Amino acid sequence: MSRQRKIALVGNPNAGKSALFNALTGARQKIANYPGVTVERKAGRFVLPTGEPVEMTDLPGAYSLEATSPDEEVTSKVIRGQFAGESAPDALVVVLDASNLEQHLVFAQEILALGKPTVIALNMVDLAQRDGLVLDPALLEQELGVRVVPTVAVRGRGLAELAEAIASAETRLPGPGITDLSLIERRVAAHAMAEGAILSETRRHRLHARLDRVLLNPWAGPVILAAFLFVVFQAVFAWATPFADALEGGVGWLTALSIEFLPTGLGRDLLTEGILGGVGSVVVFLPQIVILFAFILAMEASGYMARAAFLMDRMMAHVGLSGRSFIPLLSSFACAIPGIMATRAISDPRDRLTTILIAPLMTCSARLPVYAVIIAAFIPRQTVGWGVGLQGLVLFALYVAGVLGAMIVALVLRRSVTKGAASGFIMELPKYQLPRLKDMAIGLWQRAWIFLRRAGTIIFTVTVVLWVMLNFPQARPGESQVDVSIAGRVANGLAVVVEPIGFNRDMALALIPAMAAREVAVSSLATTYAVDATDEEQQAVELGDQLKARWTLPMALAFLAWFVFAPQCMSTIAVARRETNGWKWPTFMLVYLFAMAYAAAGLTYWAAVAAGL
Ligand SMILES: Nc1nc2c(ncn2[C@@H]2O[C@H](COP(=O)(O)OP(=O)(O)OP(=O)(O)O)[C@@H](O)[C@H]2O)c(=O)[nH]1
Ligand SMILES: [Mg+2]
Repeated sequence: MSRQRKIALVGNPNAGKSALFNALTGARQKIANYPGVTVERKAGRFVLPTGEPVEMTDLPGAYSLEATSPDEEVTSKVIRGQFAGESAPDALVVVLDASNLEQHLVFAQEILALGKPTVIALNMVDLAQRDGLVLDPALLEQELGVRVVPTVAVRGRGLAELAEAIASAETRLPGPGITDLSLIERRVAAHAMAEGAILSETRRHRLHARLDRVLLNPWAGPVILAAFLFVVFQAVFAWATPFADALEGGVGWLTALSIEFLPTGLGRDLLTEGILGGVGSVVVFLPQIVILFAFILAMEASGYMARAAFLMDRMMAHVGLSGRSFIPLLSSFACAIPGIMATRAISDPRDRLTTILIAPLMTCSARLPVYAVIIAAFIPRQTVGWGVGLQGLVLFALYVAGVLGAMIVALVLRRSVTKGAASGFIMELPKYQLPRLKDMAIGLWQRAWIFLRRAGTIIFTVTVVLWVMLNFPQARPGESQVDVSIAGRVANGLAVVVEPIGFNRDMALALIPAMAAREVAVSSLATTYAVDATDEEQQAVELGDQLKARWTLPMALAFLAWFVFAPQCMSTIAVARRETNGWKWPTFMLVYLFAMAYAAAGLTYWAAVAAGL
């Protein structure tokens, strides 16, 4: 009896090969690993309409026969019959995603050039149709020289036709002109074929396809994304200024009013120094937070966010992370807490742990007040040419520093503590749409409310406690209140540790309450300087001017560098403990992040001093 014939399913990742395989072979499958590599080998039995039983193999997805990953290597070798212990398949079924035809046709041509009996499954026609695209399989058959069968693997549609085509696949030969093409030529041909095969297309689909061609282009896409983010950070400063000034004026006016009409005493001081001075200094950053979130929400609602994730997937793979980590990391730009909770969607435990450990490096919105107050005080409001503001540029650089830090940490972790291979990325790109104003307004209101609630609860409480610790014991005439206070003495202890990285006592003092939340660093500084003020006039000096008078530029830059890394957020640590079931990883996170913060601040300080800043 002759050997059972072998049929292999090939195609780009996510074309629906496994779905087709499952639909065709049903329960008659065997799953093992290919000998020597940990790549899944799925084989199953399948009976052709002619009654002939054949063996079907589901190959890992690949973009080309020139392998770049272990998965692709297996696919390439098996198809060519070069895999030890595996006989070459007798016929191939190339699975194409109809909604992504152009890209998938590039690989399909490479397969056809092998000259093996081949059938094409034009899969996911349901998705294409949903998006307003109808294709002509007959035209593709003509161009490719093999049978093209439309299928919907998940609904079992087109399977009988496909089986029939497989049974008669041997006699077919690849059409002329397909062999010996270079990659560029295959791309051009794929483009022409994909365009030519369109029977009908809605205007909207055409527009979306064009947008994707530009925004997802491997070269132009990342440049556009970077340019867009750059504009966002420019806007955070440029647009917020009038609103922030108005809020600042309001807080100043209230302070002046309280000083004029309330009797002198501790009660008034608590109001002016602690509540208005401290909490008020954080609240003035509301416009910046709102602008930042307006952009983030618009990116999400328009469908661009998913494209950004798609673009990032490659970069993430270089540091051993999958694109699955992108969404948790992206939400960490708002706040690491929802980000860490979103890692539950990552199935690989090491992938997930790595993502949790680097999530605090994404610049959360709590850092914005710290960054903004220091930048506004120390970075001149000037342009560096082409209308690019220096302040926005520095802010952009701080965000980039966080991301780069996270990438480096991920790279190191994936080679040591959380060793393992990166897993693939599956994500459906949503349709583009204009963000709805009402949804945006609701989303913005929610973010603003979260920020204000933090100001009213955690920041308020910590600032008041700090104010009390700054005011007791009371100084005798001639003594500095901050020097004799409890808080001042604790800070003096910490100052010894942070002196080598350029921090003064006031900065050390701000770091302690900021363990509760990063914004508290701003309210602490404001309160400390208000308490420290000898008279009312000095007390009314704005925080920015106080900082300018008391800090040098290298100190300010070191403080910024510190906050890029420092894990100063109690809630994040608590969530990390809950999500990793213990103290081991949160402790690890604290230690490594503080070490990085210390090193970064120190390097920044000494480099700035050496540069004569
Ligand atoms: N709507 C629709 N979804 C499909 C169809 N075929 C597959 N899918 C879905 O598309 C996703 C990817 O399908 P898979 O079968 O895993 O793709 P694959 O080609 O095996 O992917 P790799 O193994 O990563 O190369 C899954 O979520 C499937 O449920 C289809 O015809 N229509
Ligand atoms: Mg598969």
